Amino acid sequence: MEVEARSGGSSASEGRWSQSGTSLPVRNVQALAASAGELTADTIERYIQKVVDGDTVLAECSDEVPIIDLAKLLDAESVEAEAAKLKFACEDWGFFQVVNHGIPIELILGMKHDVQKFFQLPLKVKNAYAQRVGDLQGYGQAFVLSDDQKLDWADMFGLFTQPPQARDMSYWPSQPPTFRNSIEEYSSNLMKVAHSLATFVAKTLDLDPELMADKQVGQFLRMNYYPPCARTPEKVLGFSPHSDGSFLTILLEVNAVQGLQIRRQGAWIPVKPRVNSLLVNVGDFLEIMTNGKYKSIEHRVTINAQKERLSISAFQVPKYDGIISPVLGTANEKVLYKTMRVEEYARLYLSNKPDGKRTLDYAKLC
Ligand SMILES: O=C(O)CCC(=O)C(=O)O
Ligand SMILES: [Fe+2]
Repeated sequence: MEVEARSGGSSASEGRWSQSGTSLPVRNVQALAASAGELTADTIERYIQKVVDGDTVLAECSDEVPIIDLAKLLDAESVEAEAAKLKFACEDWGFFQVVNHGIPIELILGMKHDVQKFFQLPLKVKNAYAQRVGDLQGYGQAFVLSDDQKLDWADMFGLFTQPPQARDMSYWPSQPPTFRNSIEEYSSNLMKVAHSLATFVAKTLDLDPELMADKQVGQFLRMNYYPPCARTPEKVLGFSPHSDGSFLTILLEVNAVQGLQIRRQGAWIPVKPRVNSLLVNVGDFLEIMTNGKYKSIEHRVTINAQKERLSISAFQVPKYDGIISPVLGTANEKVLYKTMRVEEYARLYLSNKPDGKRTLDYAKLC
């Protein structure tokens, strides 16, 4: 069965963010992976990527991914030292793990449980949720990142959870029965974490925190399901290399199946899931705002032969009808990025056709 995949979706003021996505028919890979007879050399072929197993992977660097303690940032005694770590993490890595984030564990466990249950629902039921929202939300492959239309080995379901005034929960899946409540609780807690982080990121840059808060007025939540791939898993990617079209992204790894790799100094570094932590990365909008001081790092997801991986990405996004421009160092440094309408950026990002380049390259002035 084919599902209609859309890269986004939403209603009125939350954003035409969502409506700028493209749509293409794709196979649901969870169903394909589950039926042994169907996973043949032919059906797997479109997912095979040339470069995956030839790339350098530095597993020994996994333990170096910076860890930021949010409780220490919130404590007057420790804030200076922790903010220095945060600055290093943003400048040098573009990725960090957040511990002591303050989101109650029961809530995280509830969300994880519900997401797992959701993906276990029959495809028809999940599709019905995607179809109910029509143009607004997508179930299936959210992105095709390469021009030659090769597809990633993942199914995704996304929805806007913020801002509250524009939120319409009637579009959210009501199965499992606790799901809506979990999404609601999880996303509002996460938005608070995102705002705290943005405040401290502003501090590391000597910027007005308002300037940062203003850049993450919306939150798009995407649940990612990467089925195991019994056939040539080393040649298949759950998510092709990309940077995120967000201000910050906050990722919750639902189970302990490793898969995420981040690009660093030309190699790929696998990130080990850490219990009770959230993984945060600098997105394209933060890179532009900081005139490249903080970099939006490329990352990808590899696939396991036996085990499924699930994750939840929360993209913090600016106002769709706002503008994005460098605000740092612009008085005495060379301005490296264009000033763009957020809408223009979003369209390019979601169409994946920014003149054959990454959207961020398109936004660069040289
Ligand atoms: O599933 C993951 O680990 C990463 C997902 C991701 O990169 C994304 O949603 O943009
Ligand atoms: Fe990503």
